[in-house]
Amino acid sequence: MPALVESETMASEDLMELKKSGNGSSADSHKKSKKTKIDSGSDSEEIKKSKKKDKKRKALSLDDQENGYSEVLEPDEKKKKKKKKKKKDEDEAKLVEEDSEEKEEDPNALSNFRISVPLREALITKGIHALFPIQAMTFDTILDGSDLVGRARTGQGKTLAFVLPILESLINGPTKVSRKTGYGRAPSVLVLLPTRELALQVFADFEVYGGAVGLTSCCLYGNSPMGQQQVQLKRGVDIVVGTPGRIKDHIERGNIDFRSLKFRVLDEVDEMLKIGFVDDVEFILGKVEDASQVQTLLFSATLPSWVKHISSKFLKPDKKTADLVGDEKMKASKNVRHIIIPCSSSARSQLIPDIIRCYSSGGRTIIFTETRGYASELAGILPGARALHGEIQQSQREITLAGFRSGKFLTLVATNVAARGLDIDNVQLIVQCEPPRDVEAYIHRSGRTGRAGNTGVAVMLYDPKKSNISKIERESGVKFEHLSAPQPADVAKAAGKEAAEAIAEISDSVIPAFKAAAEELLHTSELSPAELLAKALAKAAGYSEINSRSLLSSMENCVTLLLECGRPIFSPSFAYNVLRGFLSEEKVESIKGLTLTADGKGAVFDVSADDLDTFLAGKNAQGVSLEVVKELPRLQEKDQSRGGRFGGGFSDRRNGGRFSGGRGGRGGGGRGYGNLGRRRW
Ligand SMILES: Nc1ncnc2c1ncn2[C@@H]1O[C@H](COP(=O)(O)OP(=O)(O)OP(=O)(O)O)[C@@H](O)[C@H]1O
Repeated sequence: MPALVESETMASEDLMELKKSGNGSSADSHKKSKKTKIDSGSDSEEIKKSKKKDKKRKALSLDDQENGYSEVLEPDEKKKKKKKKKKKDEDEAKLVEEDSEEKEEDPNALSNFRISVPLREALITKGIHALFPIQAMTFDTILDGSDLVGRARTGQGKTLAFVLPILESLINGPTKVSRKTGYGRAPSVLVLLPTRELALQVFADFEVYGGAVGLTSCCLYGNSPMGQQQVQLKRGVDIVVGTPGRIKDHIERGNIDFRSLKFRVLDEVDEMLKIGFVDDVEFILGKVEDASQVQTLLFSATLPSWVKHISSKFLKPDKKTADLVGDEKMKASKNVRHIIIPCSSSARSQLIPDIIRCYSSGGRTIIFTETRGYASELAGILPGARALHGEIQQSQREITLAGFRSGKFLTLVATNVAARGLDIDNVQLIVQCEPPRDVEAYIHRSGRTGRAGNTGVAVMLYDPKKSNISKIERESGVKFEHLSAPQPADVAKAAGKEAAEAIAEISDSVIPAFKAAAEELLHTSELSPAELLAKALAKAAGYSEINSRSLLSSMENCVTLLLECGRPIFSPSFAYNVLRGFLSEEKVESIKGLTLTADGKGAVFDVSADDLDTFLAGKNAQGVSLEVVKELPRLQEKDQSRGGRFGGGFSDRRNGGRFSGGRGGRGGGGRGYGNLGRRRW
């Protein structure tokens, strides 16, 4: 779905300079693009036209094959071929021209930028007819030689924002003359990325678009054969994409020479400058002898202030900044529905399949876990899921990701190794098993859906007794939808619909074989035909019974109750004491997850469905109300338990006195080079 992006809170002075520095037409276009509609290329008319053109293009390239210039040609034939080639060139130019005309009213149309014909052709073939805002905003700046820091929300096309102007600069722009060519040439471009998967993805873009203009690339990342990479470097490449560890390794072995470097790019710059990468990054960037001859570009969807501070070390003083997020409150993707659902860790594996059924719209799902072990465990439990994390062999990681991209399986369970940058088609749902340590992780994980103008859903599970979600809410600017777990009956209804559709598709040839049994059932059962059919559908959908599920912990066969007693409930111990007034100690001990409500008037907790009657029988005690909750009320958060008005915490201790309290989130704002130790994805 196209989204309207309120433009562009670029640092104002830099923006002024940017506008001055661009060429006439595109400078104008920047002015016009204050409000820019993201055209994801999904408009059906556009697609139809582009397909028509694809056919023409194919015909043209077939002509080319027919030409077979290797044979010896008679003068007449030569003339004919020449004429044919001229016509083909004219036709090609016409195609691009047509595209330009169609789009000329769009200020971000490709034709409004200094993008050469072969590159434009390659973009159009990929369904790209206009630049996205971050691309339009930075194109001239990069092409004209400035260092730049770029920020735009996830899925807004930051990769092409550096790929396109770099390629243009190398083939037509300022770096063309001094660029090294020929066998054994040293690279002109270095792009550093935090994960191997991301390096491969960006490399793929350079292959497509660089390939279209005759530039070669290679991808250097760990746990892959060194020899092959060495050969590529020896032959000479224009663009090197890779992860810091392996690139450092090549430098130390004397395989890479940065004397001809024109561009260095740090994609996901905040991640690259955290502990665990920063030493290698500094080592690599330090290998560029004359940094004044090199353009440095930094991109990310998240730029904490400590990054801005440290990154200026690598950029020239007259660097530009293009920040499409700026001071806007909402830092995460605006195309994503951000949902939170309470769930205890033991209920996750039961709940997640239902969340997928309800929210994935039949598309792909990525589930994020905090640990590698849990990613593997969960992938083992969930039907049709595979795991992706740092302990899995690189070759297997690539197979897994390729299988997920191609639709061989639809659920990927990953650690943060998949949180950044990965661009996979039709990822409809992100599930985070618990709140991540820092807000950046939330923004990047949830940004694996809702990309390039599409929409998506991000569900985060949290344990009300342990998690502090308000910190993430505050820092990301996301207003979470507080929902409770999909109830088994709702999920079953959805499954029943699917089963009914599936039945309609079954061949009539099965009827004779099953008809006798069906008639027998109708005659012997006391149920109506519709009831019997309902049972058959349940069986087809894999249901033998439907259990209840608590709203609080999402545990099956549990029910959530709300306790109120006509006055504020200040602490869990107070709630337990009220319950002791009419229940045995054994029943009070059986309560799970008692949590105070945000309004301070009540407490919610789970009880076994079998005990429900016993609990409800006691509600007549003086002033006490106890009811089954249909919708979970807002709960007090862990933070507030520390001496807040309703203090008291969420410990399960039944006797009052010692409540856990918690010490706020685990993350805390990063300082210096960030706050995480060496990555263990
Ligand atoms: N101008 C464009 N028109 C249509 N689609 C585009 C355009 N530019 C990029 N895309 C597509 O948008 C998707 C997202 O792009 P990209 O991966 O570069 O986003 P990003 O901003 O780097 O996201 P993240 O912050 O998550 O890394 C890709 O599938 C890309 O092909």
